[in-house]
Amino acid sequence: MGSSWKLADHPKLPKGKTVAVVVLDGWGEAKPDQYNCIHVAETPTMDSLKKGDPDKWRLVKAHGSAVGLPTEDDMGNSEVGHNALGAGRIFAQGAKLVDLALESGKIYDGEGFKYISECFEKGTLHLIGLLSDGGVHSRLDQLLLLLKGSSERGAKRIRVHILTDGRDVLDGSSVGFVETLENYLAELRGKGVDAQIASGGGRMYVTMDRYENDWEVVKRGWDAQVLGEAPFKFRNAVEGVKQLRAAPKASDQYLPPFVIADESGKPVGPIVDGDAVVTINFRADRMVMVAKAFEYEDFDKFDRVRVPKIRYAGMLQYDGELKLPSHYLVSPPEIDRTSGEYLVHNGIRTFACSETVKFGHVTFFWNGNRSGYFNEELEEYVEIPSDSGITFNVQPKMKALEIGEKVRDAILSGKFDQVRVNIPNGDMVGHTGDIEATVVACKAADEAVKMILDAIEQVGGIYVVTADHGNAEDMVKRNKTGQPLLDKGGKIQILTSHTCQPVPIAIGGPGLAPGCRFRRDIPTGGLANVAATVMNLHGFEAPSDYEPTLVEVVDI
Ligand SMILES: O=C(O)[C@@H](CO)OP(=O)(O)O
Ligand SMILES: [Mn+2]
Ligand SMILES: [Mn+2]
Repeated sequence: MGSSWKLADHPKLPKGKTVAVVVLDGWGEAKPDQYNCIHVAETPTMDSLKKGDPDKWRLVKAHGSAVGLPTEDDMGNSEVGHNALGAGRIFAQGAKLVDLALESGKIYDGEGFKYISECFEKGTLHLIGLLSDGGVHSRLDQLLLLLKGSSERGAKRIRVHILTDGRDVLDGSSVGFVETLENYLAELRGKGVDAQIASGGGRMYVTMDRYENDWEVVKRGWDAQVLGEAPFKFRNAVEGVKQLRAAPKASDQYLPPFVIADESGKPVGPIVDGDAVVTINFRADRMVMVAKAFEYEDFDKFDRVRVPKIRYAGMLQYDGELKLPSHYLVSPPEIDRTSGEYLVHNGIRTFACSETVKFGHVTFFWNGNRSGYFNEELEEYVEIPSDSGITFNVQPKMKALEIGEKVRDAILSGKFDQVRVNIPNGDMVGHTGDIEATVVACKAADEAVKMILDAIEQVGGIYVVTADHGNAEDMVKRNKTGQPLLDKGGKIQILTSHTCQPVPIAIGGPGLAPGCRFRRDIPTGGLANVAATVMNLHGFEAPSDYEPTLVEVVDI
């Protein structure tokens, strides 16, 4: 081991305890009311942890600048949350880096833009991505700036392939976003640029799958975007989205794929040889699969039918280890020296586990957007297959029990020093906007936590229970004074997105040294403070440039 990886011994905390690091996805702290599903649900385990306030339970920030996002209005999300938890430092995240590159114009001087602009003379520029101002995966204002900048730099024919949101923003808001985009494209057409929307579909049904849960999702996108084939054809995207939304139970997240066709019924924008393609999302997880479909010569996940010879770039590079994609407009944050890598270098045997939809959160995101192991001999990552092809309100318990069992077994096996887990229910079911199902989800998550804490109790270990951002604790859109907002029909406006609420963190277990408690001098602590905390609980000091630990040891 290079000496730079060696962590100093903690002066007071012992080594050799099994530490369970539990991340409840989408589990914030908010006022108790009927729209707070965590409050409504039976959650005896999490409730009992709260009784440790303030020595063993506290709140930490999980949104805005605390996790490297551009503004304090930016809600947290899994990528930035798990990056901060794993890296122990705050990095300017994709959203901010893209803002800076667009603002300064540096994006147009980079290798990625030069690479795609070679196609502008003869080919079409295709922009594919999530259309909203949610700021989790992409932002509409960035798309508009890129359209402007590209057209000013020679793009003569532009096609936009939209993915409607309703998950980071209110369901139903897609129509407004499509209108805004259409208006801007009309402006560009006024300036002589042939710019149009070419295809679309809902983000959860078209293109934006993650961690290979369901390749059919990516295939539907490929068929519409590349082949120009979809079950629905419209002349106009605004009318199309309105029409699709009129179907019973339709939602922005799950709109079926459609293409825009001309008067003769021909799709206006399939992707063909000589074109340039940019995926405009800055966030990695839901772009990796489509990036593989565009970039890999050997590809067997679905029949691509026709593989056009294109120049493809991501807004960012989505996977640093796979170097995917090889061309990108903005360099991603360089998240190096993560706590996982340090701990493995210091002999900590690590087990990480979740179900498919969150598996990469405790591996890929945790390790700084890097896939694979640091050390195969010391690490084991276990993925429990998620249900696919359903919305998670149908199965709100998801695989919480299975995750709990796997993690329990890993703890009891004695083979690991750290066991790291993500329990997805609060988030995945919270995103469906189904309040009843989310209550069931929160109860299931609490039961999984109990299984893990019971196992820690048996082996004399330590637990750290926290969350990556809020979601299930607030299921309704509110006005400035906190009152639920009503829509035109007098119904409450359901909030499907994450929140800006702080999240809890609790420590405990029989292995926690007497006198170890939360410090009182870091009131503004955030998720990035957790890595140093966990290192301490393993008996190590954290590197000096990590955000400070949340714990101290007092004489008792
Ligand atoms: O589903 C997702 O992609 C995001 C919301 O856009 O949720 P999370 O950050 O919890 O993964
Ligand atoms: Mn999350
Ligand atoms: Mn989420």
